Amino acid sequence: MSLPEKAFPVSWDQFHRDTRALSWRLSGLNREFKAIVCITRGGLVPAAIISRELNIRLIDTVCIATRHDYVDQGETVLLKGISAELLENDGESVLVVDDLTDTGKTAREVREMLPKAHFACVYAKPSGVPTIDTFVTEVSQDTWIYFPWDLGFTYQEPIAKGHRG
Ligand SMILES: O=P(O)(O)OC[C@H]1O[C@H](OP(=O)(O)OP(=O)(O)O)[C@H](O)[C@@H]1O
Ligand code: HPA
Ligand SMILES: [Mg+2]
Repeated sequence: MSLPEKAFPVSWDQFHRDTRALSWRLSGLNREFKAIVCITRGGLVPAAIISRELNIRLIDTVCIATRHDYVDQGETVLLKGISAELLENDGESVLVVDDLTDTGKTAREVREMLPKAHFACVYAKPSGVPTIDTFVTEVSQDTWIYFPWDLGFTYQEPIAKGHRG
């Protein structure tokens, strides 16, 4: 898989602020969410912040892995499903959280499990936008989002010398 040409690096501080902004939007819906289902692994981090802001203490995971080791890249494997209790009523009053939606494939798969849940993520690319109910920042499809848990401090090439980010 070739990486998109633009880079959007996100610091811990920015991620925290953007996830707080997402929490504000969710609180403005005036909907009572009984639980969060976070899509691992990326959804774990915003779920922790949203759970604190909205005082939602029942947290479940849906564990989906994308098999990059297979020829058919993008094939997903469900490692752990959602608890039966939260699947009741098609997931009404469940908040599904992920860090981002890109093609929308992951969100579509979880939507099949929880058709009436509210889907939220911090960042969205255009192809994924129709799969998500609430998000904060949209970036173009040819942008790769670098999350703080994937980054370290390194030397930055000057922009004039071809720096990407
Ligand atoms: O809209 P899509 O094209 O499906 O892409 C979005 C998904 O991709 C990333 O997860 P990834 O599968 O890389 O795994 P991770 O969360 O375990 O890092 C991201 O956290 C979303 O869950
Ligand atoms: O832009 C992205 N950044 C990190 N992980 C991702 N998984 C799909 N798209 C992305
Ligand atoms: Mg993910």
